[in-house]
Amino acid sequence: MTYKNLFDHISSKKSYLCVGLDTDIRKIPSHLLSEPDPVFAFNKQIIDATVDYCVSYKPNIAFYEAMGGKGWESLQKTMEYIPDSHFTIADAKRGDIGNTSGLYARTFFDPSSSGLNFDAVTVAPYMGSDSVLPFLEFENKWVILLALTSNSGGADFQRLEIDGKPLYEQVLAKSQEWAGADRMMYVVGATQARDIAHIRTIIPDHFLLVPGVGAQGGNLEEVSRFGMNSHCGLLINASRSIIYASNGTDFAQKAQNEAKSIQQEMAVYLDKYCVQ
Ligand SMILES: O=c1ccn([C@@H]2O[C@H](COP(=O)(O)O)[C@@H](O)[C@H]2O)c(=O)[nH]1
Repeated sequence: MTYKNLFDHISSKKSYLCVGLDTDIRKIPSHLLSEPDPVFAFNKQIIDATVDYCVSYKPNIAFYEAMGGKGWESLQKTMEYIPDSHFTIADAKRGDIGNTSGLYARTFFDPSSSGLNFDAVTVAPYMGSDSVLPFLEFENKWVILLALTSNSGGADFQRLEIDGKPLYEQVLAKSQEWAGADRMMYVVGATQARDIAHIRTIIPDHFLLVPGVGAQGGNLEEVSRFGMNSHCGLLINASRSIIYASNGTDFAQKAQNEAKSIQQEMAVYLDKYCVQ
């Protein structure tokens, strides 16, 4: 998917919501456990309920890998079920020496190899250029580099100063040499809203993937005010607050209510802050 396709979808939906499919077999409603594939049965209903209110889905790969082969099968079925219009993110936080990164890239980007055809994968930047570049060899696919993450421990390294600048800023600056705003995004946690205005001065055009609203307490209005650019430039992820809004038989309806309420708030911020 191109930068323009993504922005067009955001504009038509008036939404920059990314629904996180962090589907934990231990948390899904008990009436689904008798299904042949409870994880897929849950995801299918969540997708049906939220598809009109979001532009993106982000399965966190840990939740599927933890279930072994069955988990990969549920992930494949989920990916096949998500409409092509929606930007798909494998939240896998990969990155290794070049030849190994190449295989990670095939895992998420090459359907003839793995059956998976994501638009983007999250990548850890700390092994440097040769660990990231193999992901960029796949046409029209995106790398989403970890910059300033939402967890408190992110500060242990990301805020360490080198030559007077925090490491996450060095990541933003150095990675500009690898790809432009048409192929690279950055993870910036919603819990770091006060830094987003500053980050925008370094990367005015790139999309930011912003997890941390909802269950982690990040503020949607603040992130939108500080982070939005003339092409929106934001994909805001919410996982638990949507998919586990209820653990009863009404879970999909409750997920829809939650996604719709976020989308309605986003429509207001798009009118207010996304100025061309
Ligand atoms: O800095 C980061 C990077 C990734 N995540 C992931 O996003 C979702 C957030 O889930 P919530 O339930 O909405 O809190 C989850 O998959 C994390 O692993 C993040 O939170 N922060």
